[in-house]
Amino acid sequence: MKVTRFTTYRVAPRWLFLKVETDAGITGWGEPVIEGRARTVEAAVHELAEYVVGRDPAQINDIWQTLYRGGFYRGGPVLMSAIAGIDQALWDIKGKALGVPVYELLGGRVRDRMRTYRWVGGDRPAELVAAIGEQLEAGFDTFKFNGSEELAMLAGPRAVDAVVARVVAVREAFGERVDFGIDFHGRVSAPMARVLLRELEPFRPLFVEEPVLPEQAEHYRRLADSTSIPLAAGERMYSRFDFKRVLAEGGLALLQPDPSHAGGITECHKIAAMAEAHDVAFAPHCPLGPIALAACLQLDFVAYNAVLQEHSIGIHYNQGADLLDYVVNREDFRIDGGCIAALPRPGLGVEIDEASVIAASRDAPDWRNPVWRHADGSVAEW
Ligand SMILES: O=C(O)C(=O)C[C@@H](O)[C@H](O)CO
Ligand SMILES: [Mg+2]
Repeated sequence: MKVTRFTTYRVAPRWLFLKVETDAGITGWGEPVIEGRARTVEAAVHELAEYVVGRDPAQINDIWQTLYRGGFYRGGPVLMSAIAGIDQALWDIKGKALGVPVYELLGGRVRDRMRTYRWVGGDRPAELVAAIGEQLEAGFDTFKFNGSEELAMLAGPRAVDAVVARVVAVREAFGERVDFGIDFHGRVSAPMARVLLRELEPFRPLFVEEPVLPEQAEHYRRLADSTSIPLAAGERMYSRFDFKRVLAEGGLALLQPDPSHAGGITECHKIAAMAEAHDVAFAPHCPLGPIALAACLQLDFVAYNAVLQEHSIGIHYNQGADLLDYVVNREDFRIDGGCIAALPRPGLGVEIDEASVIAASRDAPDWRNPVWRHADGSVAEW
């Protein structure tokens, strides 16, 4: 079998789909994207196509190593997201050619179902109690929300109290009936993270995510030593080599690589094993589309230390399309009691409605994350 063609589709809300065709008529799909830089990753995917078209798609490991090591400059969000989507599509092809889901190719399932969580509250966390109340009715009990709006490097008690008050309101409304992660989203400086972690400890969040910016990763250990709240990070790390440093340093309780940013299934499968060796949990980041989620789920069912799967149903970014809008086998993504079963179909387990993708690609928005500013006019971390 040989790879014959790469086709990319930018679609609402902010996703990039890659279709890889072969001379055997088997097609694989991937989701190579950096949110806000879809066109950049699209260009990288088509540059990397030169190394893949004409190759046997079954040679996933050698193609991955060629894509990674074939360029003198490597790593980082754009190239590793491009490699990720290509890798996902190659696994999709391999599974379809052999008639099995990818998790079977990786040794079979270690669990029957995977716990998931969903976003509430939006960019500037608001209406958390109402949003959680609605979702609790719908059978969800695990959530994530942003901890704060923009936050100054040195924020006083009023700003700290505003963060705590939202969490108090959730606990007062639902007690321990709900679990939640709090995403600091890189908006919090290291000194303020230490203050907030102390103030939030009594409310026992499941984890605090990106307690500081990934550029400040050396603080993870110090912050972990100051709190009992499990710390999580990983969406802005892009390979084993990024993750090996934070694992060696310690401090993270959960690694959250995104299989659409960190080199795909091939790379994230290795990262999950590295995490397990350090008694660190694996919780793939996935605010993206159905192909990205399908890739995550293939990993969740083979990684012993997989604990939580993010999905983007109803996420505040999904304006113009939601998670399953381009999916034929929507029933396979059913979430019962907050958990999802292994996707039964061969390959990644997602059947894409290409006609709807082509239609949506005709007027795809160029999504950009907001650029926030502090009261003094300086740029704020979003
Ligand atoms: O899902 C998460 O944990 C996030 O922090 C959302 C962020 O990744 C946005 O997708 C960036 O555009
Ligand atoms: Mg996050």
